[in-house]
Amino acid sequence: MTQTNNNMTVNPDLAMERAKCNFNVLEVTHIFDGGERNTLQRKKIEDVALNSGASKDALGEEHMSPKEKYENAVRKSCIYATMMKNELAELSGLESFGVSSPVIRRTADAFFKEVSPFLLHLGMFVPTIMGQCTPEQQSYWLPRALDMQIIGTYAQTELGHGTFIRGLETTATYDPETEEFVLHSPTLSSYKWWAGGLGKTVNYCIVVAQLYTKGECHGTHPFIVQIRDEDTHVPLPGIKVGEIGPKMGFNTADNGFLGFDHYRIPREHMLMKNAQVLKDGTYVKVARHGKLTYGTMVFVRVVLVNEVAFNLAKASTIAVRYSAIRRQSKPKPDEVEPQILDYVTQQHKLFIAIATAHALQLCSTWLWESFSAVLAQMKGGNTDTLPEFHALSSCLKAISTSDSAHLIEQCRHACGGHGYMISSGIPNLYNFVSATRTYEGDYTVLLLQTARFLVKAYEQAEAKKPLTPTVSYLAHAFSGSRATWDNSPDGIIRSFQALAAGKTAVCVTNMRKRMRAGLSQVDAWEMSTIQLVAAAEAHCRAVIADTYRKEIVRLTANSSPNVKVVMDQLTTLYLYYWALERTGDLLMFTSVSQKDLVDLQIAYEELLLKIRPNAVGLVDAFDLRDELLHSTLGSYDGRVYERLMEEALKSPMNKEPVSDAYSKYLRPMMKGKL
Ligand SMILES: CCCCC/C=C\C/C=C\C/C=C\C/C=C\CCCC(=O)SCCNC(=O)CCNC(=O)[C@H](O)C(C)(C)COP(=O)(O)OP(=O)(O)OC[C@H]1O[C@@H](n2cnc3c(N)ncnc32)[C@H](O)[C@@H]1OP(=O)(O)O
Ligand SMILES: Cc1cc2nc3c(=O)[nH]c(=O)nc-3n(C[C@H](O)[C@H](O)[C@H](O)COP(=O)(O)OP(=O)(O)OC[C@H]3O[C@@H](n4cnc5c(N)ncnc54)[C@H](O)[C@@H]3O)c2cc1C
Repeated sequence: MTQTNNNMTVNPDLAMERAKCNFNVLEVTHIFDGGERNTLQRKKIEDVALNSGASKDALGEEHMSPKEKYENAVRKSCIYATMMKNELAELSGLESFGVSSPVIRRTADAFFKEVSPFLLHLGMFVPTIMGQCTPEQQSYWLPRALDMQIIGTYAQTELGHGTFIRGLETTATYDPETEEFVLHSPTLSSYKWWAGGLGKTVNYCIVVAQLYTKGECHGTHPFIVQIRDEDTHVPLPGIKVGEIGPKMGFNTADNGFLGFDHYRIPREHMLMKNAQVLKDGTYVKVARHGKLTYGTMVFVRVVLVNEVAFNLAKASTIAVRYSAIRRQSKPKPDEVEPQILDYVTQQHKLFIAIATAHALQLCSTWLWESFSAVLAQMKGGNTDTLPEFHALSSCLKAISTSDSAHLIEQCRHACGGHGYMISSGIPNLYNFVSATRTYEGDYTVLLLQTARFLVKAYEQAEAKKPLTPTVSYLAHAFSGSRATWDNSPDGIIRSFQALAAGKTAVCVTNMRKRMRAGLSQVDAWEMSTIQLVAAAEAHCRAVIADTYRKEIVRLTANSSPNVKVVMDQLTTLYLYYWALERTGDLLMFTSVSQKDLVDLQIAYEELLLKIRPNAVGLVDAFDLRDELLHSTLGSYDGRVYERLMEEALKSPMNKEPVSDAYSKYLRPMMKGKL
């Protein structure tokens, strides 16, 4: 057992599931934590952060007014930030987790059912100071920010533009007389919109604005801007700031708007690592790559892959545990109602969610390592690997967030009516993750960035030039014959690559045809974007499948036999699932036959049955404490009905036997006196 809840009464069905699990759950936990040492350290962090009970609310967050919710979230953010500075500081330096420390994020999720108003401070303000400041600027701002003496956010998006950064309208005009920048919002659409924490919480922010000096525009650049008094928190003169109102989720994040009326900041407040404005107004470009000012976004895209894998792990834990205790229908009249987990359709909904959480977790670690390598090269002035990394992080961000949101919703479907309750935990997970598909680069927009890279790589392959590693498979696109289908895991991965190569080839052919017919390059590209998005998606699926498989083989090399078997079953399930989702494409681009696909469907169904006895063990291996799940349906002990009733009784609606609405409206209406 991975949890320490020794004396609890566990639902007998869940207890039975745990007894029949045939692999060592802890061994799998270690694999996904990056080793036993990390698991032990993570547990220590969780004990320190969660055992005091500080994460709990007296009244459920869902019963609070928006203002109460926000204030409660600030209260807990302050407790959490103080803990981070003190108790958690030393413990958080885990080896394989990198600076974003998902372990810290993990414990933070126990404090917030939605999100902390400090999320952008830690997620983007601090990383921008680290990535975009000169060493001198960093030594001034970073200690203050890390110590939470100042709280900041990242204000880039405006009412009129989010995707198209070059179209932002806020201006920062340099005045050499006073050595200041004048920030201004010339139109309504230039108002900053969306930044988390901006509405009420922060006193500083990174503002991305069009830089003008000596009458010339040099494009968007980041500035650090004080917007509220450090003592009174009152907005400073020249600043118009507020909160943007209720949203589908993120309701404790006080996302805000911000406008400037010729607001002056010192010259030194331009973040000058990649470009500088000298005292006399001369513009000096420092960076060797024009897009380095987009660095914080790239960082967060990398972090998000891990973030959504974690949230999908939560949803699948809730839905699988619930499916083990829930019994429904009577297909065999003489037998008791089966656990809904026994229905093959239910397994089809859920096991892909577990496998995807594994696949994305491993891809996120791999992506993080690639990112660290790119950063190390850039430190030495080499930006050659940046285009490939941008293409990779863009598509992985797009597909991981989109797949996770879809699968979390599927987990909700798998929980029937009870999954619709806020207390199930799933609606909050969905609301959070569905936003990740949009922010930090919309799904379609990012896949089109990857498609640009794929088309260029395809042209290089055509010219027999060398290819970078993630697209090296494109070299086989010119063999003239369809890829040979083979249902081994490696064979399926090769087929996914053939599919990505085939789709890219179709795009290139169609664009060329359109250009020959007279369309401009831009219009030919535009007309092909549906297929370009599909090609980038196929490329990303090939990358995820390949990475997942290779990483599992590597990480289980010394595992016990049963762990090897169950991990192999899950990776195979992932490959079969996506092959069956893409039968049309496989028929177009590989030699697969109808019979091969019928056989694959049968093999998939048999695999579901093999995984079934280990399903609860697999989600237990995520080792998610009840405090993190916030779920009546997914708690470790499976006391689902008791918890649902306990939560219902907490509703403020149940405080009074008769609602005031009776005497005010119902009674007069029923007595005909309205
Ligand atoms: C407690 C402690 C824990 C710490 C907490 C840690 C984590 C917390 C967890 C969660 C994460 C944190 C916060 C999450 C919460 C909310 C955050 C939301 C914040 C935001 O939501 S914040 C706004 C983000 N907003 C966007 O995300 C806008 C998207 N829009 C763009 O990003 C661009 O606008 C684009 C790319 C569409 C077009 O840009 P463009 O018009 O300038 O460029 P163009 O298309 O013309 O391309 C010219 C050439 O540049 C190359 N290129 C482009 N980008 C590049 C890059 N980045 N690197 C390298 N190359 C790049 C191209 O590939 C091409 O290359 P080539 O020419 O060779 O083909
Ligand atoms: C919860 C949340 C938190 C956020 N937090 C922050 C924050 O802290 N700071 C910040 O600066 N921003 C933040 N944002 C803003 C976010 O980054 C943007 O909303 C996001 O980048 C999408 O941009 P957009 O809203 O302009 O969408 P649009 O670009 O207007 O997208 C609308 C539609 O147009 C399509 N589209 C747009 N351009 C193209 C194209 N070139 N080709 C094909 N289709 C296209 C898109 O695919 C989409 O379907 C947040 C957003 C949300 C939802």
